[in-house]
Amino acid sequence: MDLDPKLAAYSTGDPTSFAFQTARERWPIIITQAIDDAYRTVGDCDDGVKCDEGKKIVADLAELKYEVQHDRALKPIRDDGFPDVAGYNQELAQLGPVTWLNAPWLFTECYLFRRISTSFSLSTHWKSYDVFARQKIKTFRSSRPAVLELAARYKDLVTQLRSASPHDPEADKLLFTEMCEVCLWGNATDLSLLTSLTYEDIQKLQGSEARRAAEKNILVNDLPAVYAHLLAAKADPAKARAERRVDIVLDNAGFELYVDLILAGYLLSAGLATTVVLHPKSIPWFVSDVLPGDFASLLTALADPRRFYETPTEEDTLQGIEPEKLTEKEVEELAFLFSEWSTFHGEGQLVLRPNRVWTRPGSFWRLPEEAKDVVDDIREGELVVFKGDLNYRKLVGDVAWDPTTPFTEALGPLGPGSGLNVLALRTCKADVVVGLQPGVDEKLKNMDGGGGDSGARKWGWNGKWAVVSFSKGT
Ligand SMILES: O=P(O)(O)OC[C@@]1(O)O[C@H](CO)[C@@H](O)[C@@H]1O
Ligand SMILES: [Mg+2]
Ligand SMILES: [Mn+2]
Repeated sequence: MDLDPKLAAYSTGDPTSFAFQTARERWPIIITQAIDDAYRTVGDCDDGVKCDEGKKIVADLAELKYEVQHDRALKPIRDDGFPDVAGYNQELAQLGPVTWLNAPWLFTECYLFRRISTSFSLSTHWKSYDVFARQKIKTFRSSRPAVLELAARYKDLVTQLRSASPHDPEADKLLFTEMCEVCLWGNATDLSLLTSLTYEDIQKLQGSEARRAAEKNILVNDLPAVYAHLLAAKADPAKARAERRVDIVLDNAGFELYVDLILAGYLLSAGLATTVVLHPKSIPWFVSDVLPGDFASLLTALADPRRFYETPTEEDTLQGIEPEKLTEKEVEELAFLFSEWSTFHGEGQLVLRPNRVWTRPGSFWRLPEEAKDVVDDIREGELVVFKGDLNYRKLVGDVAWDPTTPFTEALGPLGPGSGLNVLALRTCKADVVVGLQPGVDEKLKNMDGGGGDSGARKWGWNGKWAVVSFSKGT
């Protein structure tokens, strides 16, 4: 099996690809935000050595930004002692001389974040510093209305699931669909894209009425097959006393991690899984992706919601905003979540399993050859859920497939026969898409701003449309 699909990879040099404006507009903004964050921390620090290191990091990031904006050649990544650098530098050597604004999108975007991480990993006092942490917490705080709405919903449904009242199979199926859609649309709140959205814009993306309206925006919806698959595993006598595991390869922190935990907690409470394994990243990644520390921060916020939501932030103080108080009911519902999730975690039913394989540059077609241990591990489960756009791009190889290509085909070695039951929950934020019915791509391109006959699949760039694609491994 080819290590990657042999089709044209999307390139930052292609004006019809989202890569083109991503490299020219969004990467410089992302690096500038990182510079601002590091500079602010330098300003606050009182340890001379740490300050000096911070100034060097700011200089590193400024040099990186200059390289990107002036289309310089990609340089080998400095060896920071982690084995994945060799892979990055081998692939860079194979690409030959390549510059930022004319390079394969998937490789170069991963290279960007892996390169940023060496400025910190090669330091003494900034090794575990997450330059995107401030933004993650800020977005989670801005998601307060949807966080509270979902906390109330979650407490009700778990209480109902636990009550002895007879279950209506249709209602159970609807609940599964609702929980998966909550988890899917949490991906729309994507920091790395939200370089310009306001607090109100973020909230509009997240409420339950937004989700109902978005139902028609799910272009592929394999949830019925996924539910049947999990229900069959639950009913299988051979699995009655065995572990039934669901893995979630995570995407973004903050609100998206919150909805991932809502899904995980629901699966465990409904008996559709006995264990949920979460796969976070090991380095700050694509601005908003989950690090193990983000899981701890989220639980800490839920453990003391009044402190998290009622303490004015620096911005609040500057604007003279006094955060609204939480009601007793809201505090109680958040406390319920905290108790549920920390108990699941404490009892080993909710497991965090970071691995550097998730921050490598290539498509997941490479996993069976390059990370057999990881594939063998996730094959243990009944289902492996891949969240978000970048994971989808890696699953199908970030290449210019015909959009009607079956998802099972685009998965290559992770498709049927791999033993992996793969579910992609993805809001579209890039060019690549597969599994569409004939005519859908053309219809969406012809909508206002859809890209028309320019060759650019613009409708796929803003997180408004989604695919929920399933492939059975057996
Ligand atoms: O994986 P996520 O968080 O849903 O999205 C990642 C992303 O923001 O980064 C890339 C463009 O910079 C695209 O894959 C996508 O827009
Ligand atoms: Mg995302
Ligand atoms: Mn992400």
